[in-house]
Amino acid sequence: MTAVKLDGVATATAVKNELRVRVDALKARGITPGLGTLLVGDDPGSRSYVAGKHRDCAEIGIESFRVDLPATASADEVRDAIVALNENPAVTGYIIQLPLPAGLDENAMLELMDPAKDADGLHPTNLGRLVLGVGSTLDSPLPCTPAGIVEMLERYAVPISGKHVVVVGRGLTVGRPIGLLLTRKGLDATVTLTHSRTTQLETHVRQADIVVAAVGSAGLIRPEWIKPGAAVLDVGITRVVDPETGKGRLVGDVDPGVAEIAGYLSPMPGGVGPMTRAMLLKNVVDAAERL
Ligand SMILES: Nc1nc(=O)c2c([nH]1)NC[C@@H]1CN(c3ccc(C(=O)N[C@@H](CCC(=O)O)C(=O)O)cc3)C=[N+]21
Repeated sequence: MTAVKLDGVATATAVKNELRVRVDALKARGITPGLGTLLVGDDPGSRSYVAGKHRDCAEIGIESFRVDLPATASADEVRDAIVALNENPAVTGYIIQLPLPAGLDENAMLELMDPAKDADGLHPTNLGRLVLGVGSTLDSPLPCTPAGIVEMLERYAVPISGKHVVVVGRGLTVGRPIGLLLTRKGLDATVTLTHSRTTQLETHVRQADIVVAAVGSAGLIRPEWIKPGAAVLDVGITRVVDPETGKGRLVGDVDPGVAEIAGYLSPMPGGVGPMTRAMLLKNVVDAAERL
């Protein structure tokens, strides 16, 4: 590949090494950060993400607490679990693993969280602060994937200011919030937000200095759509079964041929995913430092 690889594993390791120092300093003050996870149901993908988050915590000396409910849990049972996490002093931050099983109202559940313990930055108060935060540094968590993307671009010195970012996908965790972050004063990108009903997606992507592909549509972004030298971040995750080996594997939104055209490529796996997890840890450490 000709593109410089935006290596999420190496960058996340660097972030974690910095966080470990801050965790030690907190512990010296008698504060142990603790991450809670609330998982409802038994989706294999969600299970493996949650397991990864607990491993990450152990790596940097953060405690972690798992709350797993069956797919059949009622709204009341989920609510009770959220209230218990809000009230548990050992849990300094937590996440509700999304998606919740059909029939549970995700927005209503996110709204029940204590915003000071929201490690994902997805509570309405924190998303509101993301909107309000233009030009200032409000002390609130940022959504993990957008924060991880910006952190990686900055560490690789990819220019953002004045550049045209085309975001593909409008989901809650990536597409919707990332434009709010990238257009803040200090980052100063110009952002186009596209989605499944966008006409002439290709025409938009061709304009982009930076492409953020967060749809979940395997190979959607074609090499001929990419401006030579652009930075491309592959965020989409599609699980496919290899017909030859019968094994499951993960495929991104970006066609592998893009590596020959782009200047920078964040691959999937090994790109934004590990950075998302590192930013979750950062949100937990940040919140513990505010205690
Ligand atoms: N409340 C909530 N917060 C989230 O942050 C959240 C969520 N719900 N629901 C699901 C999505 C997905 N997500 C991933 C994080 C890391 C990897 C990751 O580390 N992936 C590895 C590969 C992992 C593997 O091989 O299975 C990589 O890209 O290299 C993937 C996906 C967080 N999400």
